[in-house]
Amino acid sequence: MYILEIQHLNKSYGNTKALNEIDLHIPSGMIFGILGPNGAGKTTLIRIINQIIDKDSGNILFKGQPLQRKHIGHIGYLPEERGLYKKMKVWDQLVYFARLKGLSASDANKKVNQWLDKMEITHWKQKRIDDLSKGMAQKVQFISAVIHEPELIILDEPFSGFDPVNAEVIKNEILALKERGATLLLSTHRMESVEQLCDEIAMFNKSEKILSGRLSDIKNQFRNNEFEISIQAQYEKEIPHTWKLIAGGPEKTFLVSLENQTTNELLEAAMQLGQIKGFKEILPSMEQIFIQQVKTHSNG
Ligand SMILES: Nc1ncnc2c1ncn2[C@@H]1O[C@H](COP(=O)(O)OP(=O)(O)OP(=O)(O)O)[C@@H](O)[C@H]1O
Repeated sequence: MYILEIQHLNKSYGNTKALNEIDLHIPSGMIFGILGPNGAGKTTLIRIINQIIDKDSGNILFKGQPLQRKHIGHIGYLPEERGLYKKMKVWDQLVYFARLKGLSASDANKKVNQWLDKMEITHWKQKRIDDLSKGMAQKVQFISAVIHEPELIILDEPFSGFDPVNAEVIKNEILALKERGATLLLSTHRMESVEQLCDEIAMFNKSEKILSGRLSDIKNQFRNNEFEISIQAQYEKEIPHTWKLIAGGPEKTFLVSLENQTTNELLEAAMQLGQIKGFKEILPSMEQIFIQQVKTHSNG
């Protein structure tokens, strides 16, 4: 089942087209990456889903129903521009947001306690937001986006401001939210997070959707027949000059492009050179695919 179906979505600001005929189908229970360079239209799309701004035309269905006000309670949103009340204490703020999202007073208290405990920040609960570091405030904002257990959680650059240890804490929370059945929409420029977390992605450029699908399918689609071969050299045969040495020592590792050969022929050629210690295809990284796609679609 799709939690969100977006059909022919258009949005302009004056003469600037921000979204052009966007179609998107987001299945329930997965982490879906929204990618694209600055100005591609990602924030505009996210704001329309959150009903902060209106679309010009097109349809958005939430679990098969036209998206309406009543769905807001089922959506959690961590915006890129963080918005906490600086003078309020952590505890008061989180209870306030939880109540705003429809939790009873006792549920709100219980959930806030659970989350503060889970994030190991219980000792901050009586601190004012403006006494917190950026990373600490980020944790509070993350809790405020998920405290009401929304079915759809939209996270815009959720790792910004976090040190590597806390980024790992947030990453694990994102995976745990998916595990309990939530759908997550993740907008980020950090391609390594996309590789680690996303099941599917859609990539945007200049208001258009330029690529979408399962991450593994996309990586296969852009494979460039490169192999990493590790060999313990035993024989005196010469290494072909096109093989690029990437690690030395008694065991050597080469990056090799498959040219007019089958994989088996390449493996046979490698076996002539010594004991094979490793042979694997190298798929392009999301970072490489992103850069290549944006260049292609910007020149077209
Ligand atoms: N309030 C606005 N008024 C006028 N133009 C806007 C407004 N908001 C966005 N735009 C324009 O719409 C286009 C899409 O912007 P949007 O913020 O959605 O992109 P984005 O992909 O989120 O970018 P970034 O990665 O930099 O956050 C851009 O050309 C931008 O200049």
